[in-house]
Amino acid sequence: MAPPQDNDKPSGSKDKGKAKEKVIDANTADKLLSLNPALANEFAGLDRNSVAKLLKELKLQEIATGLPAGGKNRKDMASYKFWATQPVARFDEPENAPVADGPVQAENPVVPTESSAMLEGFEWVTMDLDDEAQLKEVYELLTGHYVEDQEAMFRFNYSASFLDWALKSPGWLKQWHVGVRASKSRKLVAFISGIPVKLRVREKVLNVSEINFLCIHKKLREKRLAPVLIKEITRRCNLEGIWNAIYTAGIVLPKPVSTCRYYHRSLDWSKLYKVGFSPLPHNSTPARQVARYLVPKDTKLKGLREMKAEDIDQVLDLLSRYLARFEMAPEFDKKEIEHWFLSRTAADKQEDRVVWTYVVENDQGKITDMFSFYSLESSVIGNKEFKVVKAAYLFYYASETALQADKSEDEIKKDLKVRLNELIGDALVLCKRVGFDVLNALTLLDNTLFLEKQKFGAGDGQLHYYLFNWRTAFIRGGVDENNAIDEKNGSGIGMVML
Ligand SMILES: CCCCCCCCCCCCCC(=O)SCCNC(=O)CCNC(=O)[C@H](O)C(C)(C)COP(=O)(O)OP(=O)(O)OC[C@H]1O[C@@H](n2cnc3c(N)ncnc32)[C@H](O)[C@@H]1OP(=O)(O)O
Repeated sequence: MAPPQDNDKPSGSKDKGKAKEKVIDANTADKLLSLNPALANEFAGLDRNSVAKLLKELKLQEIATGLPAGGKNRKDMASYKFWATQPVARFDEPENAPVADGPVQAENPVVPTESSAMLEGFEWVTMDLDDEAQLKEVYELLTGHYVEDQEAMFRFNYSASFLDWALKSPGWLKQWHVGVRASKSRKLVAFISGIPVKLRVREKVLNVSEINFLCIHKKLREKRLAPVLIKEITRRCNLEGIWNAIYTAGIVLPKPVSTCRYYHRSLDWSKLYKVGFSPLPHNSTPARQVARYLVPKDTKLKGLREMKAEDIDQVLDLLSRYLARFEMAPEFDKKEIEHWFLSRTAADKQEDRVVWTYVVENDQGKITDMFSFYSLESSVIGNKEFKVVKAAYLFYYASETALQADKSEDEIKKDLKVRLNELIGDALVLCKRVGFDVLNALTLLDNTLFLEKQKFGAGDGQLHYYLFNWRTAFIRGGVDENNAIDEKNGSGIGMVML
């Protein structure tokens, strides 16, 4: 899952989250609106002083974090009719009480052998994603009905080759690709999926299911179908002996184990501006923006090359040691490294390509660094000139620089900052070469060390991480209480979700 959900457009501002202590005069109101296109839209047509007055009445923290000022109070468990019944951490638990890691539910329930009743006129199906026609049906459902930004300007457009990659990782189970069809027309109207993942949460390693691509046709919304789908995928996971899950969402549910923020690095600023993704800062010009985001033609790092099959063992070793530094991270095996990082796309089908992985090999043939990114377009809704924004998303990376046994933490951080800026600087060159319009990244892994320097702009979107039936203390998401990059503390999240 993930971004356009909550207004995923870059504000380009570094101090958006610091608005907390600011007095809202007309100038500040102007600035806030330029940072937040959703608010700007809300207040369109009002004069500056009225906007300032209205903004004063809203809680600044909410503006800063992008959370809705009205609506569901995230502390109010009773309003989560479904989630209040599920084995998840709750908002009404004492904030600072010590949290012992472990399941929320003391005993595993008896698992029903049959699916629960479906809405009349609809029925459960198990999708066979080895069948191209069925894969295409899931693709078409998501293309028309999956995650959009708040103003419905962009919608994720996961390609069929992306779904094939994301949903058929090693150990995948057909029965965790759950669909709902209209009984008469046979049209696919809803979907939810899981894939098996070995997840380490602090000291404990769990076999979990990673839940994603929950989608309900727009005509079937707000009929309480989502809880039915969630209960069905839970049942199917339980039948396989899986009692825990990880999932992410742009909305606040009980209760995030971590919250990261989206950042965006423009690669084609003019296009991003024309489609309404990037604003023009009030103190800049289009020409200055274009110049700001130019990237060099060539990469700089010696020994940088695409990952090959022969690199699997070295990449597994390097990435595993690197991810061990985070509080929550997957534990990959060899097959997973091959699946997630080696592109399977034939040379003549590069337009369907999903993942790119690069390694840095030193003179002794040792791989010292790796980075990867994946392709995920967003449809531009109702734009005549541009149909899609071609976005790359930063995936996993690792560097020996983070793993120097003879150095202090501070020294390592300093070195790592330099190294990651080199690596991501080259990643930008490669993304541009492929033809991406933007590189997106969250504040997870060690991203706080390079986002600003590499000119990523703060987005309005947040990504909340959730664990099902597992309690653990909050994990830093790379942002502070004002939603600004927290370079000092970084993030404990080492799990990248699609
Ligand atoms: C052990 C194994 C366990 C496995 C399961 C682990 C849990 C997995 C959990 C799923 C992880 C998914 C990860 C992703 O894929 S996140 C991506 C979600 N997809 C989209 O945003 C696509 C566009 N939107 C839609 O298709 C629909 O609006 C959806 C399907 C999202 C809701 O449909 P609809 O709008 O028609 O609503 P309803 O009347 O049926 O149901 C309302 C109830 O549903 C709760 N709701 C709304 N959105 C979400 C959400 N994103 N995660 C969890 N719960 C959500 C909501 O709070 C309310 O409950 P409560 O507030 O009353 O309590």
